[in-house]
Amino acid sequence: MTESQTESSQLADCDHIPIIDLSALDSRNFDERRKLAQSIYDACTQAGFFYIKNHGISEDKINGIHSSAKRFFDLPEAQKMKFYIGNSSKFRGYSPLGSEKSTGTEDDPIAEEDAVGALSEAFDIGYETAMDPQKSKDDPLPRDPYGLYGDNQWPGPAVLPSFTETYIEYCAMMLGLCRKLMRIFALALDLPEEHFDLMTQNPGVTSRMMHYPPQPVKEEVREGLGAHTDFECFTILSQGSVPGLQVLSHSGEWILAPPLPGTLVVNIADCLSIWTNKKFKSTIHRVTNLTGQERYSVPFFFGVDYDTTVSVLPNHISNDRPACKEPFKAGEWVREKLSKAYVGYEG
Ligand SMILES: O=C(O)CCC(=O)C(=O)O
Ligand SMILES: [Fe+2]
Repeated sequence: MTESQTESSQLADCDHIPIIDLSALDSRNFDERRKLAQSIYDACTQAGFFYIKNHGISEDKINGIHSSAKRFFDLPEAQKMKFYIGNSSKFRGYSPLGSEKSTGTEDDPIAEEDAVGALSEAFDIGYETAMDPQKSKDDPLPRDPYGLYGDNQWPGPAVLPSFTETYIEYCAMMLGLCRKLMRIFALALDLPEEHFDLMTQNPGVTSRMMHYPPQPVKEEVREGLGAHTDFECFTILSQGSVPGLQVLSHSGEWILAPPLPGTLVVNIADCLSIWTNKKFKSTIHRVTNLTGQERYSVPFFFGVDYDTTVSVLPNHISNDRPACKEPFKAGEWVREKLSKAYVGYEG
């Protein structure tokens, strides 16, 4: 993939991924929050990716979600297929090994007949009020013309005791962290910190557990996940201890983003990039597991309420830089992207 084919807002403008200390995220001192926002602004406009440390999620909880992922993928295939994603009209559930095919990126699409099944299996869930610290679990979900909220296919306690509780608890912690990050992004964009608060009441959140087995044939490398950008506002990724994630740079090099102890990885996704008229990069990335070990990861994708209109911020529009896109509904965008991501299955 070369730069001439690919928009520069999808390519990292650096040769490494910065590490950002989030200690000031809860600071009462505005200047400290402002300073943090500035370093986040730099990372979002250069790499579109950054590691976070001192993020407040304990090592214990992170290890817990990774062992839950391993327990799920260790189930017999027939058992996992009871939660098959094809049973869901909302892209929730289990995708077996090789069933997800890369469609490439907008600027560099891969034809359906050329797409190769990825060397990974996944279990996907979406937002429900039980995972939202601001809601009680019986609160109703909002009106949803996009058909995306709810209907997770949880394996019950007879199949995997405590799995659902562990994943819901993990999502609750992530949701809290994401709402705080959204405030820092607002500050980074010279907006009031609470700018996005009313747009994240029932946020368009999805998460997935991923399993990337080792390469079955040494000489023949298969991608675990093809080159793509994420669709929502941003992603927080817990990638365990086995490397595999790569980020595409301007020079056409794939920058490695290996796991660093005590950190999570954040990357900007399409909606926030569009909001900023592509000033924030929604950077292309992929996964290839060359380690000979089993790799597990748990991305958490954070978006605004599906009914939110995403519209380029006026202070990012100028004569030289007209709006990159007409306003659109977040749910419409996410549904369209998801239905392309799962070739042969449109939800
Ligand atoms: O597994 C990883 O490291 C990244 C996964 C990812 O990019 C995705 O699921 O969108
Ligand atoms: Fe991704």
